[in-house]
Amino acid sequence: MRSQPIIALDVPMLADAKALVQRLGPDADFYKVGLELFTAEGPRVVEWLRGEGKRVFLDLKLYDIPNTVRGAARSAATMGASLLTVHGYGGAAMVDAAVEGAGAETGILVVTVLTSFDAPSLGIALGREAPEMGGEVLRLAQLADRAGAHGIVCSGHEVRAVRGSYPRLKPLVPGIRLSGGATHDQARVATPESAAADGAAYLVLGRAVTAAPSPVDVLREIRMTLAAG
Ligand SMILES: O=C(O)c1cc(=O)[nH]c(=O)n1[C@@H]1O[C@H](COP(=O)(O)O)[C@@H](O)[C@H]1O
Repeated sequence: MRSQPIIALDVPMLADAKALVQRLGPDADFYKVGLELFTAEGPRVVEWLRGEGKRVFLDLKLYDIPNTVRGAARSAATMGASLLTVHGYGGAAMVDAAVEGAGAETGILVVTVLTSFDAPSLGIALGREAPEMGGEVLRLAQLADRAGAHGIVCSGHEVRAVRGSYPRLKPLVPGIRLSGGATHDQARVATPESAAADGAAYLVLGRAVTAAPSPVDVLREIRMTLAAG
């Protein structure tokens, strides 16, 4: 199965998002709206993208009591988001509520371990010995599978194992970097080719594309490699 690229609109304002979307034109049809842009502009960003015929991944990484998350997932579905993230660390009842609230048209993606963590920093955040990263991601993937979620978010390092153990789940892989590219604040990165070969259903393309001198050229190059793979 081919990986679908999703462009991360990590920009402050709707005007910046519009400029990037217009720059990429028909080469990009799936966009991620995350915390920065959604906090500034709210649902009108999603409405504008939908009006342009684009699909929207609403990356809000929800983490709250089940009733609140159920309601937020319902709101995301009403807005027309195709995908919505919730944290696996919110637990089974919260993920179940998200899936229920999202309904049939909006896929819930369960965030396992953020790609900015390596094992030691995750151990410190959890207040216990550094967990084995692969095992921790699989534990959260199992929770996603049991809840009937659409997929999970993990790094390119774990995607093959997730595909092997939970073939129904669609993995979304952020932390995508071209070989030799700057990693910024990401600890677990992968190239588009390797993440796709290991079974990513979706690739989040952030700074590797959006901070390039010509985003459209980089995106076309990535699309070509994915099509050849
Ligand atoms: O859910 C996400 O999309 C996500 C999960 C994760 O574990 N790590 C991660 O980087 N992301 C998002 O993916 C994008 C990565 O951006 P770059 O680091 O610029 O490629 C950002 O918008 C993050 O919010």
